Amino acid sequence: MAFTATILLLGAGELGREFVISAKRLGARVVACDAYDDAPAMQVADGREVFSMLDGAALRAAVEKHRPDFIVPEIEAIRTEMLVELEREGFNVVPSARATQLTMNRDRIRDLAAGELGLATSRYRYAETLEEVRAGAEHTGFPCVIKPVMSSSGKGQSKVRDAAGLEAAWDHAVANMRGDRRRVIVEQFVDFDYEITLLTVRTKDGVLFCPPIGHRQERGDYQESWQPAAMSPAAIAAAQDMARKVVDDLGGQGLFGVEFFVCGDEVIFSELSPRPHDTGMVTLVSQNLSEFDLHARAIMGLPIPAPIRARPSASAVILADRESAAPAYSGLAEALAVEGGTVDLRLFGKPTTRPWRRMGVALASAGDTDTARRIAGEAAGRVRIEYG
Ligand SMILES: Nc1ncnc2c1ncn2[C@@H]1O[C@H](COP(=O)(O)OP(=O)(O)OP(=O)(O)O)[C@@H](O)[C@H]1O
Ligand SMILES: NCC(=O)N[C@@H]1O[C@H](COP(=O)([O-])[O-])[C@@H](O)[C@H]1O
Ligand SMILES: [Mg+2]
Repeated sequence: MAFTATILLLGAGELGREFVISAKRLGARVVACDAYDDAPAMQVADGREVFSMLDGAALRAAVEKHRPDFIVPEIEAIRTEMLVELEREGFNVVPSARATQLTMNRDRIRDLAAGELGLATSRYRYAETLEEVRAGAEHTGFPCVIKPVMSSSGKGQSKVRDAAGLEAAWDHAVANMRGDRRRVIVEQFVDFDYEITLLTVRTKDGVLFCPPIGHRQERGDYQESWQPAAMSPAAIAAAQDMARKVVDDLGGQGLFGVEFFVCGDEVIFSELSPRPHDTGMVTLVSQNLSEFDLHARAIMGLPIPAPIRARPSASAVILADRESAAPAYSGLAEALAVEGGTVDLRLFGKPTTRPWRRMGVALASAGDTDTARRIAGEAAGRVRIEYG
């Protein structure tokens, strides 16, 4: 059978799973890779490879075996030096090997955004010892947020109220950092009114924006998101301007999730993902083309009709609370019976659970985002994980 493209997906979680579905609808063949078997995206892909993507040799072997038209990173923890090498040899890394390298390291993307591009960010310092953490906190003031430079979904992150809390925060960051760099960023805590993800699509013809997505985070991890987020025209324009600057600098084609904190009309850049964003799962019901469809189209150079619109919708996460193998689910009928709008579910099919692991999301569309948030939250709460 002839395929429109072969895609090697590096990371096979819930975001990858939806991307596989979008890409396959456009005729692509997708091979999903992750460090464990039966990952969510593998269950719907054409092929799978199980290896650690931090292992450069294994990564190269998978690329040489499948000779993909597109290498599509789905997680941050990848041996990105190998992606740079493969790109030099002519492979197409989405959106670009440089984008994956810079965004995997908080210090590198911060240096680019705040330093070279002059975007507004929180005050920050990097630190490699407890002494440097103390000096960093003196620069930022309290409260501050301490995060490993390499981590995602809030891992190793803490908010520190006073000097007495710095040592515990440093220890927590070191214990939960990914990779081998004992380095953290100490950031001024921004007491924002709200925070958003601005999904930004870089196509061969230019840059497009989705309506802003509001979200609420706990422990540095997303709990619920909604779209469109109410935002002043001045704040939207400022966010779009900053997002355009970063994605144009990073280059390539694809969808990016650009995160901002908003205080009145003041917009502060936080970080970005050069790939679909977890808070963007709401677009599965809010937009006619989801963030996964948009990523697939942008990568494959296919047209995207503008403007991209969203009907009021929300997502709410379904989290595990303990370790277990072979989880099962109940309460689906009750969840889908929540009234006030249209409710849907995505259960990711992850083979095991652990405390706080995201196992699914409830999605809802309604007359307004407040109602959508309420019913998505109610539906998520009705799904029960059976730990066996
Ligand atoms: N300086 C800050 N001031 C206030 N809140 C912050 C700050 N930094 C992070 N947060 C909160 O923690 C959340 C997670 O932070 P951040 O996005 O930097 O972490 P992450 O681990 O990269 O998460 P993800 O991979 O899910 O995007 C933010 O969305 C925000 O709610
Ligand atoms: N904030 C990044 C994010 O949401 N990434 C998503 O979570 C998966 C890992 O989940 P797991 O830790 O449960 O395996 C990733 O593969 C990706 O889909
Ligand atoms: Mg983030």
